Amino acid sequence: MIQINELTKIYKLTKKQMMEHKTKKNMMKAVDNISLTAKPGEIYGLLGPNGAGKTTALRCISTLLKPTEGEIKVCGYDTVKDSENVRKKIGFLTNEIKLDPQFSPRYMFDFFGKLRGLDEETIKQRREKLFAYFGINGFEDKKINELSSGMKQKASIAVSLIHDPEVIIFDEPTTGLDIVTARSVTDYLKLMKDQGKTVIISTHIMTEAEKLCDKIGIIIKGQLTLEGSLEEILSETNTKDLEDAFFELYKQHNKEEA
Ligand SMILES: Nc1ncnc2c1ncn2[C@@H]1O[C@H](COP(=O)(O)OP(=O)(O)OP(=O)(O)O)[C@@H](O)[C@H]1O
Repeated sequence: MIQINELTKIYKLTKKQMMEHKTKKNMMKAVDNISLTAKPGEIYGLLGPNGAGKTTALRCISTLLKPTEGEIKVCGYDTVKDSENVRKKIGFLTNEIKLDPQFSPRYMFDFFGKLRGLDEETIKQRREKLFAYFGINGFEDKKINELSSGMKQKASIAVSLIHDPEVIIFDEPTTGLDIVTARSVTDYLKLMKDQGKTVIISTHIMTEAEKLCDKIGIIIKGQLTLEGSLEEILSETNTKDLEDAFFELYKQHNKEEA
């Protein structure tokens, strides 16, 4: 279970970042007072355009960033006060954390298994299962920098799932993957959901959110503008698909801001 209560994250901007953002303010509110709950046996999708705040929210859940305001609980543990217990519960995938190019998927997997305190037999069993599922067998001893980007992503996913986590936090897990590989990832997430795990992902792929997510939260400029099942979102926005719903909300949001 993930419970986010009035989460706000403000970044302090450097002069260079102020220029990039074309702003005179040295603060950037990346996440603005978001509350949401993702339950066991549910896939929650955070959907939003570039820079909406999805990665920031997921990094706060995973204890990588501290909220500026608000609190987050993962399996009942506070991400600030009880971050160690949170880290034990989660499998976290984010795009800018890369596997070391010099090592092989097997080496990385075993290394992170030991770091997680798993015994050798458990590591071996998990490795065989996950490498077989994601088609990493045959590539397990190649250097990471010799692998295709899809294979790298699959290796990162396998490593993040090494300890069979109760809560899965995946930032854009299928970005850059071909449809076959992307399907193996989304099918695995469904499998995890069926096992009662809590899954939260970020995506800007509308069809992925439509097909995969039990609940969708649409985030625009740091704010959770609408949340619900696909049916609820379509009915609320009076639209026929998620793309139309998204544009409707985007238009409304920009009108309100103007
Ligand atoms: N470390 C940082 N310092 C300053 N600003 C940041 C930092 N990280 C992110 N931002 C800014 O915060 C806002 C939200 O970024 P974030 O990466 O959370 O969005 P996102 O929805 O994940 O976008 P994308 O889909 O492009 O990955 C953006 O305006 C971004 O430029």
